[in-house]
Amino acid sequence: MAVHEINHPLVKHKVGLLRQKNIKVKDFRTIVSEIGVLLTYEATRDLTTETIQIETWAGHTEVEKFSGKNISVVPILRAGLGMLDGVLQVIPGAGVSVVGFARNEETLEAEVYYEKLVTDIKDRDVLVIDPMLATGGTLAATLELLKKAGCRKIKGIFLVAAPEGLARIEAAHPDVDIYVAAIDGHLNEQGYILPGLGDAGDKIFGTL
Ligand SMILES: O=P(O)(O)OC[C@H]1O[C@H](OP(=O)(O)OP(=O)(O)O)[C@H](O)[C@@H]1O
Ligand SMILES: O=c1cc[nH]c(=O)[nH]1
Ligand SMILES: [Mg+2]
Repeated sequence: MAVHEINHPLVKHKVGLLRQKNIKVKDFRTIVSEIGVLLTYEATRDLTTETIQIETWAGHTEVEKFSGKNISVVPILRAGLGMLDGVLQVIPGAGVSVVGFARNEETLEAEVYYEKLVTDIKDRDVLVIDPMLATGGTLAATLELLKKAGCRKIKGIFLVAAPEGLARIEAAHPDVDIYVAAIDGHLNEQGYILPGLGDAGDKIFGTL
């Protein structure tokens, strides 16, 4: 598994803003979406293109066009929805496959409550999006669901990840590449990332 921590100054600056105590819901949402744009740009660097001929105002010329499969973005409810707008700004034609997982705050295991995948998902490159990768339980369950549906080429985009969660995914899903804005120190006893962002879903939806 390749883990790409994106050390771009814009990303680092924006993650710093997100960490501020008492950040307003409006600002948190805006910045999560902006980082979604920047991480998607990095995660799509290896898309393939082909050369085609087109007619322009001044005759024919050669241009590049995507040659790979269509992408399906997979936001993990709820918090993943906060990144969707930013991701779709960069790849507006992507199909959206939604999965809903909630972490049981006692066992810390992820429990599925929603699943609606695009019908041809097994033929698509998949981009899973969620702000937080903590114990890795939610991502592991999502990857199992997607692999059962036939997905083979899967990447994940996260704002903050814990080393514990990355290690779990590396052991169980070494074929999945991860793009993350910050790898933080560790998890606390409640499975929250430190320093992390707190509960990202609550901050995006204003359910604090
Ligand atoms: O790596 P894990 O330990 O599984 O934790 C990470 C998950 O926890 C959060 O979601 P949560 O369950 O709080 O649901 P929400 O998005 O509805 O807030 C977060 O958005 C991830 O999906
Ligand atoms: O730190 C964490 C861990 C799980 N979910 C969150 O929103 N934040
Ligand atoms: Mg939450």
